[in-house]
Amino acid sequence: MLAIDAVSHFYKKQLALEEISLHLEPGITGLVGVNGAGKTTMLSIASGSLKPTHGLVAVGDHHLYERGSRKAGLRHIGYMPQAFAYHPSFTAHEYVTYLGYLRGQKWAAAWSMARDVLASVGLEGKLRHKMGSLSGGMIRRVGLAQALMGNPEVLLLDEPTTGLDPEQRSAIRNLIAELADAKFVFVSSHIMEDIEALAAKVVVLHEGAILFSNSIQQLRNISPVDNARDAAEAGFLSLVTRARSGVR
Ligand SMILES: Nc1ncnc2c1ncn2[C@@H]1O[C@H](COP(=O)(O)OP(=O)(O)OP(=O)(O)O)[C@@H](O)[C@H]1O
Repeated sequence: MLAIDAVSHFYKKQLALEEISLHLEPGITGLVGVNGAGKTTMLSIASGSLKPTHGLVAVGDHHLYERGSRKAGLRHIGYMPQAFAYHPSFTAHEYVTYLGYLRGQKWAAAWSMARDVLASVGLEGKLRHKMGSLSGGMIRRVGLAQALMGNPEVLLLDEPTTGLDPEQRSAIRNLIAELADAKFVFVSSHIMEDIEALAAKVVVLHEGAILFSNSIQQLRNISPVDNARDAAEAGFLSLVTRARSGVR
């Protein structure tokens, strides 16, 4: 459904992504890497928000960075950026409607859809609450809700649990797992535990390159230790150590 093909990206002269190719599979795929690995750059490019210096991104037959097919491609993608701007005096309902409107929906249709997506993330009781009055966990839910506008098949979620306490993190993870049904979900985190809880498959990004792309189980096998969570963490670290010493 979502194909990233030989994508490289430079910020001025700095290389942020190098020759990335990836076909997103159905279900939830985790994207992990240390700060600065390139996760946000990759998801921005995959979402159609940042044109890569080289390479292609396509959803089905629609190329996201080609004029003729971009609009059709974007319809299949829901994107939750790591940080999103909002006016604090917007209500949650107005804000999500507004984002739907910006994406080309008619206001009345967006208004009614916003009510549904906010309900699907458990915010049916907060429709009239101002964005400025919502907690961090609720703001994340609003972020998820806006990504669901138009019922896209592909969901790209950039660090959806960042800044949340353990209880809220677990609630958001459960929500993502419920929403993922019959979708292609790509979710980034620098917290291995979050990815372990959610994804069957994991892509490890390091210094702009894919170090590993396979099942969580395979990642554990790279560096076996007793505790399952530690194993994935150790596998990830051992990959990074090997990459740093030039062994890929
Ligand atoms: N707008 C920008 N201008 C210049 N360099 C940038 C810009 N955005 C990112 N970079 C650089 O590109 C590289 C990848 O950054 P990116 O934000 O994609 O990584 P990340 O894995 O998402 O990190 P984090 O977890 O800290 O958000 C880093 O070296 C970063 O400093």
